[in-house]
Amino acid sequence: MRHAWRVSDVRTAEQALMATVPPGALMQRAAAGLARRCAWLLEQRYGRCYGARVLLLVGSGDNGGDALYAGARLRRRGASVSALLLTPDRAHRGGLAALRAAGGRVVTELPDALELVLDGITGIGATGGLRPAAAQLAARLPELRAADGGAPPVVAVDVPSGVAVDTGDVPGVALPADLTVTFGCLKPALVVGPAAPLAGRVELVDIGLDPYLRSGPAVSVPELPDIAAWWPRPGPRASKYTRGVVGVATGSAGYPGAALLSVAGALAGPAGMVRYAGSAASQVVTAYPAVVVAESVAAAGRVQAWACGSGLGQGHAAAAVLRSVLAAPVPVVLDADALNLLVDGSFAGALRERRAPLVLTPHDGEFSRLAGRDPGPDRVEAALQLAARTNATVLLKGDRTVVATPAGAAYVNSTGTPALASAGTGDVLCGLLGALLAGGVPPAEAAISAAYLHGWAGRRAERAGPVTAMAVAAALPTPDSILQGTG
Ligand SMILES: NC(=O)C1=CN([C@@H]2O[C@H](COP(=O)(O)OP(=O)(O)OC[C@H]3O[C@@H](n4cnc5c(N)ncnc54)[C@H](O)[C@@H]3O)[C@@H](O)[C@H]2O)[C@@H](O)CC1
Repeated sequence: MRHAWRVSDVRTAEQALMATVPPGALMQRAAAGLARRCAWLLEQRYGRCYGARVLLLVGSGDNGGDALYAGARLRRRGASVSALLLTPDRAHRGGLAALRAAGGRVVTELPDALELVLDGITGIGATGGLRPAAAQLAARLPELRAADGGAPPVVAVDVPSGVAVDTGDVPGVALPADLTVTFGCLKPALVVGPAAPLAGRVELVDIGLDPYLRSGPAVSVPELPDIAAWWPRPGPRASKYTRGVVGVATGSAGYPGAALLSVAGALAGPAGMVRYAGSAASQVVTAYPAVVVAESVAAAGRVQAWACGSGLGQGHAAAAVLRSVLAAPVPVVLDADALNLLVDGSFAGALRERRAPLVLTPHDGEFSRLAGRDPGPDRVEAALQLAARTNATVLLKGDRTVVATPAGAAYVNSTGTPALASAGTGDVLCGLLGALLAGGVPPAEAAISAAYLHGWAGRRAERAGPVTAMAVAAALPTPDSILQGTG
């Protein structure tokens, strides 16, 4: 699991660490790691660092200082390094002196040809998007050509300039990077929100900060070994009942497809049995003979968790289904129409009386209706607030899906793809999540595991052509199969 910390926590930790090392040592650690990765990138792309033309974009803070010191190191490795200072009178003095001493130059114009750009305009001290001079430079970077005829890669120093570091919002113009070399720890903008894809590949340079990061992380990013560790594995005495039975209450006469999709998702999970309850029972059992079907939730028999909502409709019948599901003393995941049914408050009593875990899986529109406001620029905070208000685990869908718990923990999924923004994929997610809950996985772990595998399946389906929800369901792997390379 990787973790990201907010700026105030990073600064507190940096101050504590700085008190234990000689002045300037941290910046040298950062610059050394940055220069090493830039040299590696130049060697990978052009076969050599020697002679490569490197441009430093230098802002007024320590982020620019990192770029200048790294530039000095690259110059000593034989690169031709020039620095464009956005505010020349405020550029980092020590860094500038080091660059000049190593034989680097200051330029006032963007060169025509370059092999590498280092973005040291702003780091964690940024406020707002790029200011006009930097924004104009950023707009001209795609015109540049490297020796091999391609566009020179951009390496962001710590974070891409122009992003809101704590939230992952992009409030104005930002400079996209191919690689971000970040120092000490991840920051939220590298993993969540529209900023995350602008970071490109993210590499962490250890500057010794870990022991000083004493607060909890702003957001955690589970990785495949975490998902694998949470995935239930049947023991030798397992039966379909001990593995868990998931109930699926989705679909309606108008939307029988939603039932098929959520059942397909549930079948890909770790539960021992899938029961379907609803009006699409005959379609479901025809498509999936292993599913045990019933006409209603009451007639479905025992289940260990319910997945409810996709394609349910919003009339009286749908409300009755939701009421039965909420009355069951087992974990429940609610999606789509079930979320919309919650909006008018008529289920407030049923929700208050529940003791078993509840997971809500809204997209932005459903979130807005439930929370009474858009998720806004801070998606992690928005999800946490809704989780606290509803006492439910909230899975806020997006390119980087966020999972927030009522206890205040937040996770972000790293496998998502915009290709999953297609009809019916959420139904598949809901079924899979229900099966994980039925298998005994706690709500936050179940939600983030489902998001991870769903994102992974979306990417896999994408490689085969336009993404359909059924293709996503068919591509759902188990974590072990991904780890073994057979997923
Ligand atoms: N504090 C530490 O111990 C370390 C800090 N390091 C570096 O220091 C950086 C933080 O340095 P600073 O606190 O000086 O902050 P920044 O380097 O992010 O710069 C802040 C400056 O940029 C200007 N600025 C703010 N928003 C802007 C915008 N939108 N457009 C243009 N200019 C803008 C402000 O006038 C301010 O002077 C980190 O990101 C990292 O790169 C590293 O050297 C590692 C150690």
